[in-house]
Amino acid sequence: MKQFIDYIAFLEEKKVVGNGNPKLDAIVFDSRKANATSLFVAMKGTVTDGHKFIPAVFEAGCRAVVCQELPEAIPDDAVVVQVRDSHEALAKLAAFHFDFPSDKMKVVGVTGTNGKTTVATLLYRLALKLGYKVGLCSTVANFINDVKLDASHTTPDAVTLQGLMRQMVDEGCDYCFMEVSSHALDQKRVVGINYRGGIYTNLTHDHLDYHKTFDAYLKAKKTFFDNMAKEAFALVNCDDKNGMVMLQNCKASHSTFSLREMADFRGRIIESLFEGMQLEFNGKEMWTPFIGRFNASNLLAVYGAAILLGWDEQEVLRSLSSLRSVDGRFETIRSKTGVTGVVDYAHTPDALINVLEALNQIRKPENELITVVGAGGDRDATKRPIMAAEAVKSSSRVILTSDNPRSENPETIIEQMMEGVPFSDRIKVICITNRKEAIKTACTLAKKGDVILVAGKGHETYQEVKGVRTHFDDREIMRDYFEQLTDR
Ligand SMILES: CC(=O)N[C@H]1[C@@H](OP(=O)(O)OP(=O)(O)OC[C@H]2O[C@@H](n3ccc(=O)[nH]c3=O)[C@H](O)[C@@H]2O)O[C@H](CO)[C@@H](O)[C@@H]1O[C@H](C)C(=O)N[C@@H](C)C(=O)N[C@H](CCC(=O)O)C(=O)O
Ligand SMILES: Nc1ncnc2c1ncn2[C@@H]1O[C@H](COP(=O)(O)OP(=O)(O)OP(=O)(O)O)[C@@H](O)[C@H]1O
Ligand SMILES: N[C@H](CCC[C@H](N)C(=O)O)C(=O)O
Ligand SMILES: [Mg+2]
Repeated sequence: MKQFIDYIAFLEEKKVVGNGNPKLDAIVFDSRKANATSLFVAMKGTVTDGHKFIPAVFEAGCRAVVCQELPEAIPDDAVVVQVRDSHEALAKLAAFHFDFPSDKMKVVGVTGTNGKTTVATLLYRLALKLGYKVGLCSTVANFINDVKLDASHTTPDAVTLQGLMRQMVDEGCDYCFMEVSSHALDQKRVVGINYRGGIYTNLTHDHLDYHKTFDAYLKAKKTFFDNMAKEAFALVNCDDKNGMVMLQNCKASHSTFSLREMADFRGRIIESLFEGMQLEFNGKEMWTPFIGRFNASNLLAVYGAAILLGWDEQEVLRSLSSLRSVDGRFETIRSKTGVTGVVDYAHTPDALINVLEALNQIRKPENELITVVGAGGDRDATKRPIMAAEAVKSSSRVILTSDNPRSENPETIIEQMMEGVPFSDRIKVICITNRKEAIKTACTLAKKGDVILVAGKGHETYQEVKGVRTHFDDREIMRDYFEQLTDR
């Protein structure tokens, strides 16, 4: 067990009140988990303020507190440290508590609006194929080698994250690949992580409910690269208009990837079919079962990072060809009647545009594309009409439905989506609030050769309505209805 005094060196701009020096075995930021051997960090959040609970943690026997504002009363045997930024303090304390795991393996972070899970997961799978021990932190799940652990966030809170990395180091991991969300950057969840590399995919419309403006969203993403050490690499997509912005003031070594122009890692799509794509990376050809230009870009990022990590190029290209799609990303399901279902996690306008473009490139003009899509509640409402507009623009028919309504009224979300659909196109749209019924209707409407896209929930195995999560899996539902289809 460490003593409080050991932690204090990792806090900046501190004012210490009290003489306590308790023995500590945990760092907590939720008062309900505090006890005599934990250090409580009080943080201002989006819903409430952890400072309000300082009296309660004292009551529970906790004797060490870190906060931004000092409480009115402090027990004689306690110690309270005032810092400028509690979020930053929490992350630094967590890194120390778990003995700086990111110094003991190579950690690579992936940031951007879309493509993080895909790129991080493919790097993880590639590393496993090449014989390394490796960890993954992603939206879908966390992994330590082949052991799967549930994930509640894309990037967990600092204590969970450092604890997870500790476990990875203890299991001998050489690498850790992780998604770095903009919420995590803003809330300083990744402060204190020593990154060996950072990858930027793209920046498009999302999370404006949280960041308020696109500029603030961009700035949050940029802090990832601003804080990178000079020994690290920063690999950015220069096909994205903010790719080069990420590199401004970035001390790490700069690398670029592009499907359009000269770059350190230059890619080209030679052929694109329903079965996959023939690609050329830095003059070398490879086949992939992945579909869509955006996936060529994701694979190029993976290839670039692999080379920057010093992996053998021949082996990388060979193993890349054998990688399969990530859970809930462009997962295809075929009915015995010749209908193709695609379940995809597109929940932003740009993701939807990309997936629809990929499907329209490969479907035959005489076949229809039926899109089933909704938008999440308690999330950026401004993306709702845009997503509906894009779906209608690029599909033969659209069924607007619920995603995870969370605390919102699902009908209101659908109405807000509908506002983006021009009157002349409304004839193409059906609104069915019940997502299961919406998928069923799409399956009933589809004829041989048609494609059904079910977008937004991908790998998710629940639906959250009024705060309650019940089992729900787009893929399961689609398979069930496909079984019931008869030739038409
Ligand atoms: C908006 C947001 O990101 N919220 C996250 C944030 O909560 P918060 O700071 O707003 O917390 P709060 O409820 O206001 O409470 C403030 C403080 O009081 C404490 N408290 C509260 C109650 C109490 O009784 N006692 C107590 O001490 C809380 O523990 C907290 O420290 O910090 C919490 C702890 O880390 C997170 O669980 C929580 O995630 C919520 C559940 C969430 O939905 N987050 C999503 C939006 C998110 O983070 N998504 C991103 C990216 C998504 C993507 O693009 O893929 C992700 O990385 O997952
Ligand atoms: N490079 C890309 N550019 C644009 N869209 C993409 C790209 N890669 C994937 N997509 C689309 O975005 C969806 C989500 O992809 P992925 O899960 O890899 O992104 P993410 O950044 O991890 O998302 P989240 O922020 O929700 O964790 C995919 O299902 C696909 O529709
Ligand atoms: N990480 C994203 C995922 C959105 C997925 C979509 N199905 C939804 O629930 O809105 C978020 O929390 O905003
Ligand atoms: Mg993700």
